[in-house]
Amino acid sequence: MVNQQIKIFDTTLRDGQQCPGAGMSFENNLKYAHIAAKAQVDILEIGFPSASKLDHAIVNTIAKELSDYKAPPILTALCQLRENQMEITLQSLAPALKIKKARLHTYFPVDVQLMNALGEYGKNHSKILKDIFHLIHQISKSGIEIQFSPEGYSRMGENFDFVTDIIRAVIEGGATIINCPDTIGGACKLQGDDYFVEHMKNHAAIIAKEYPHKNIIWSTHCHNDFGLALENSMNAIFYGPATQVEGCFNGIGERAGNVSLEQCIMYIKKFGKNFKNNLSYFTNMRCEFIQEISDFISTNMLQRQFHWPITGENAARHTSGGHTNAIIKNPLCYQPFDPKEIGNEISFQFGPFSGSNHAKEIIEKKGYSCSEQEKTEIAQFIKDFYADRRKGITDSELMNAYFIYRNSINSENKSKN
Ligand SMILES: CC(C)C(=O)C(=O)O
Repeated sequence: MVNQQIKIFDTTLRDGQQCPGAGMSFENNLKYAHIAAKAQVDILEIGFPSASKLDHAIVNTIAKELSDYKAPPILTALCQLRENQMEITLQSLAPALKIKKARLHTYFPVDVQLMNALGEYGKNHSKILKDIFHLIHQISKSGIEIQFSPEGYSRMGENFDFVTDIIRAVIEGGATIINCPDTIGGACKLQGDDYFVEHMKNHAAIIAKEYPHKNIIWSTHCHNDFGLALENSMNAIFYGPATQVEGCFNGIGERAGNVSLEQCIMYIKKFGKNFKNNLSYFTNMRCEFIQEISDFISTNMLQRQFHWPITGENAARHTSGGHTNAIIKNPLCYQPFDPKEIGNEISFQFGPFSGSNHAKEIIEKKGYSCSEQEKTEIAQFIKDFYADRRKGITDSELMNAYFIYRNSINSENKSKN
């Protein structure tokens, strides 16, 4: 059996903060970095330092603080492929570079539309290749690891051969990680030979043949504009060459967001084992911190939906009678995994579709009696009492109705006597 590690590249602090309304204070950027490091993400993208003095300070301070860790994540920051931006990025990552835990992440557009936007320069392929090689080669002299993203990779269209040349140029310049983004989130398996995972497979095969001694890492960065980011990221891993997945916790990011890392991590954990042909996939994440990370983002960046997969308030909460009864016997009857794995607990909320066992359990947990003979009548009383509360009731509201039921029974008995 071959065990293949999938590296988790967390860009919550970079692409995540490019999401309108999700920007955080200096202090919260630092707090998030510490939580992500504790959870053992492999690579943490901590910002875009050439964007402003504050962004430079955030990246530099996180790099200083996390460099004191025994096993810090690789720290990376993004910049355009421009000399001044690359220099600033290198400076801001200096504390991490000192301990060989720094990666410079740079990008250049290859999407047909984005290249058109470059005007005359976009048409001058030989000049572009020369510039790309030169800039990457220059910065690689510092000893920093380099990741290159051909921006808009999934929409390269007729540019396949040119993108191959760009990838050759960056590898010859010193880059060792090629990250293939679905920048606008439109990639789909139905595109057949034009599907970006097919292009990744072809590029990886060409590069492996031409540079057999270079260990190039392939990565994906999928946006979620059509709700396909998870499927595309998993295809790039399970059917393509990717051994690194980029995304943000809670799926935040530009526009409709990036692939959600908690979904990737738990999907790999659940379905990556014994995947096929003696191949098993795993991550090094400490999954028990996933809920904490997700809650932090929901409180400090962008509020999470209740039904958000994996970590949403409802992801491990149940209400209907049939589900509740089965879960009490075996949680996996109606849960894809035990929520304890991510630091969460199964919970129940009483509502119009709940059953008598559910009411009995809550009442007995609170220390009151609800016998087998009474439970159906009590549950019915509670439901009738809150007949207009279609969205469910809290445990204390349930107990309130229970006491009213008990009092009414007691007074009935008294009047009979
Ligand atoms: C720069 C790259 C990685 C990016 O964020 C994108 O293409 O969406």
